[in-house]
Amino acid sequence: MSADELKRQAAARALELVRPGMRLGLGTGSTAKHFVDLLGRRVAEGLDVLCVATSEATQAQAVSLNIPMSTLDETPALDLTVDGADEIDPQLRLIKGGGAALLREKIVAAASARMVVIADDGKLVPTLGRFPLPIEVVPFGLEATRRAVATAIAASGAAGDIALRRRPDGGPLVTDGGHFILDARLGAIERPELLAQALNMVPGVVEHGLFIGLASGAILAGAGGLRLLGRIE
Ligand SMILES: O=C(CO)[C@H](O)[C@H](O)COP(=O)(O)O
Repeated sequence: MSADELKRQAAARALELVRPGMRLGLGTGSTAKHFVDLLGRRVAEGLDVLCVATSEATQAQAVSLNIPMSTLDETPALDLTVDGADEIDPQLRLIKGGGAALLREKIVAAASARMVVIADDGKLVPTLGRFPLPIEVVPFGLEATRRAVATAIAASGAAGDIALRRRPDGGPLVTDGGHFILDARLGAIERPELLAQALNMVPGVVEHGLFIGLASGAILAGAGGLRLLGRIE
């Protein structure tokens, strides 16, 4: 089975968690896209839900499927968010932001009673950090912020290169919030909580891709079937 088919299987299992009347957070990325697609089919059959998107891309997809959409200003408390992840460890700590949507993804997850992650099981790792950690920063003072981020990373005991994420045409990638992304190639993050705290203290850092204490469960699809971590129902 292809990675894409595995992602769709995980998305289909997450759809079983959706009940009529729920307020849902819709994640971003290729796995979340499957969930939104499957949700759109249920909505077309009459399912009543109200959703908040974590990116302009997901908003556009959901609107194209006639999924009723809201905002966190109108609907500040959500029942369930379903989103993908770049890495998941056994304690349900995540790296997110490969799709550059980490800021809205974290705000939406924090506004949700539950966040369930959907992914292929290749995303499950014993230690976070093989995937470069995305760090969203304001464009002003970029080099000073990059240096302060390097200092924060070193203080947490990690180390590695920090690169500005670029678009295919070479310009800096700009997030939905108008910010830049620094990708920190750390290899292994032995103390994610410490690193998260250190990054939170850096002026110019808007948010980082360490999601700690946000995911309540994960649905991981692999060749051997579905594997559930944490609380799913
Ligand atoms: O964090 C994200 C976007 O910011 C995505 O959830 C993450 O990159 C996983 O994407 P995919 O499902 O395409 O592998």
